Amino acid sequence: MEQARSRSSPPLVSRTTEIDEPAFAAAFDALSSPRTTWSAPDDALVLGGGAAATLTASGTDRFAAIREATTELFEAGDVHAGTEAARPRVFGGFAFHEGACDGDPWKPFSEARFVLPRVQLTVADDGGAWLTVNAVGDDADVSAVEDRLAREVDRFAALDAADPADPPTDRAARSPRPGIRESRRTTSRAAWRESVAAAVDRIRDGDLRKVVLAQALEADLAADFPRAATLERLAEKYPDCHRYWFEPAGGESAFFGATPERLVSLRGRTVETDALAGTTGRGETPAEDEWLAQELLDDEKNVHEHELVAETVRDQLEPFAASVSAGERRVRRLATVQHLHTPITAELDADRHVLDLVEALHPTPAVGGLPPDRALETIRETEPFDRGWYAAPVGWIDAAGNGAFAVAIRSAVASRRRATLFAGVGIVSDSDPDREWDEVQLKYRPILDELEADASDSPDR
Ligand SMILES: C=C(O[C@@H]1C=C(C(=O)O)C=C[C@H]1O)C(=O)O
Repeated sequence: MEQARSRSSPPLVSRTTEIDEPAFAAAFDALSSPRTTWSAPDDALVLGGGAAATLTASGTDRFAAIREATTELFEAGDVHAGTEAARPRVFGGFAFHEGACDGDPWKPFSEARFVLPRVQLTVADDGGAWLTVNAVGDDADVSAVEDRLAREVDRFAALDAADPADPPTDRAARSPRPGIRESRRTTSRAAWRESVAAAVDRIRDGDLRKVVLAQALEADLAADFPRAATLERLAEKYPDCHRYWFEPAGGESAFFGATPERLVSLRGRTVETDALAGTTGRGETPAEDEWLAQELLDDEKNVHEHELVAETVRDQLEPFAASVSAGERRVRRLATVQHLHTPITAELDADRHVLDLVEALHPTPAVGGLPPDRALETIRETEPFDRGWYAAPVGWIDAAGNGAFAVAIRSAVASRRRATLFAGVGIVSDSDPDREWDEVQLKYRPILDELEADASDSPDR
């Protein structure tokens, strides 16, 4: 019994060494499932393979359960990380709400699932690559971990090296997009008009202030989904976004995307977050882009929709904070859309775990609505599909309880020959169903562009 108890807080052994940077696709393919990739603007890229530890939870207390499990996991460690970015971190995410993973394609996903990679490649944003081997519990033997690291170093040395003369776009271009054989929408235009009209009625009746309604699009692919090439193309096209890839156990499918929306990052007592809501398209010319951006900044409906998010995020941080400050509202321009964006920072009044903030903030009215309970009820009643991890928090946690989480939008679940894409829009009192429909199609673009054989042929453009 004593032994069983000591095993429940197992030691963690982690060893890292610097290596020559391998090519992304070669490293991705060399790692075993479950694979994780995580990359944030101006931060290191992490590729994880296998699981030294897997933490899962479900239900409304899933945030608290993961917080406790990470605290226990990181309690005792023998860690030589070499570089801060290679320190042990668990990577994963949460379901949008409890029960959101009950249907397809979410069944292999858990309502909360975090992995400490068994093997991790860390590539610093200013160059330099590190290989890490982690072990927990019975495997956590220092000399066994060091031997394993030496073997992994040999294995990675044999991979194609990263080649700055062969940029990712050129490499990815040699792996064509799969093409879509057939696609199905969860929501017809008629059903959408009805749902938006019903939501607008509830808002005008004073029952709701805002609700974010989403759709899903299921696409049968004409060829195998090119996993690494897709991630490389997203990295090239969306360098300012958080890019992520999470495989559930089994590795037959993965949830991935490139999101412009940070939920929260915590380092020490410093919190950074974004209010991101209010959307317009991109222009054909720089002048048209500017015109659209200005129109967005001046548009009452979009500003109202945005301010509900910014105010709520500030209010939700208040109870934890010694100070909260919001930057100036501005336009965030992405490859496919433009958004209203307000950066928000806070200093906490006490030490906190990042999951305390994740739990307090999720779902923000950028992906849920206001009041939160009524919005959630409307979402559940209206949407004919499961959100799973779509629009939910994904990110990492370290031993100090620091972490960074993004809102998992501009995302899809992909298996070998199928992808399910998700996109939503904020509905307020003066929302027009057809304009909101068009906005949903725009928000599919980041992922759809990587699936269609020739993106310019798309009827939805
Ligand atoms: C819900 C999504 O996006 C969110 C909704 C936005 C809006 O309604 O303007 C803008 C950015 C995101 O906060 C999505 O992309 O699926």
